[in-house]
Amino acid sequence: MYILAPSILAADFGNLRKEIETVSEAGAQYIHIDVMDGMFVPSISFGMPVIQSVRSCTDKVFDVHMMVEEPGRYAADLKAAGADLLCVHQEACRHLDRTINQIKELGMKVGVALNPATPVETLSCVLDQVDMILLMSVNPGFGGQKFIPYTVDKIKKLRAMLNERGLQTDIQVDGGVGLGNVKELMEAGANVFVAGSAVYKQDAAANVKAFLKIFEEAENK
Ligand SMILES: O=C(CO)[C@@H](O)[C@H](O)COP(=O)(O)O
Repeated sequence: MYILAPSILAADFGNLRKEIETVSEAGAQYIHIDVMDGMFVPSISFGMPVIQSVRSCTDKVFDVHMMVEEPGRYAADLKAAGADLLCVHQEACRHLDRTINQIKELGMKVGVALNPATPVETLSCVLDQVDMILLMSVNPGFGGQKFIPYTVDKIKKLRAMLNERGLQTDIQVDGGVGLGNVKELMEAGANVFVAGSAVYKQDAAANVKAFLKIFEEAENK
């Protein structure tokens, strides 16, 4: 039920394959891959060639977060590079419905992401079409930022909207997530957790295991 998605934005890029293998072997279920275009967000990260070059080092879900204007332009190339789940920003898609369908038709799971200041109600029309909703809990573009507290109320509101419609859609939270606040986010209704700096500091395998222990305790309650 609960999923950890280590964000490789915080990994050592010089040892990317090893960094991914470490968190995979420790039990992380997803590998979170932040693609940035320098337009939708101020920074530029990496794209298809890098994703393709690390695809063979794990069979874990490649959870690709597109911080890119009009991400539908890259959907087919990302599928070819090895993306399993493609998450696009509501704010970056002029024709969100079309982009969602395009991703599904390519055979990938689809997520829609919202910036911290975008209300969850904006997804009302597409709630039943997506596999995951990603609530950004920092302004996207950089790792290592402080969690924005009002995100907790957004998680609660979104989970209530999904419950009202009988949907069990995943809610992913991304930004400033760590061992100190993950329980609160789980209680609010999120079930997929992106963690960059909280995983890739000191012992990444031990950090993954500490998250998974919290998940296991909650699942066995
Ligand atoms: O999407 C982003 C940043 O835009 C994230 O995925 C960060 O990589 C999360 O980093 P931490 O806040 O966990 O350090």
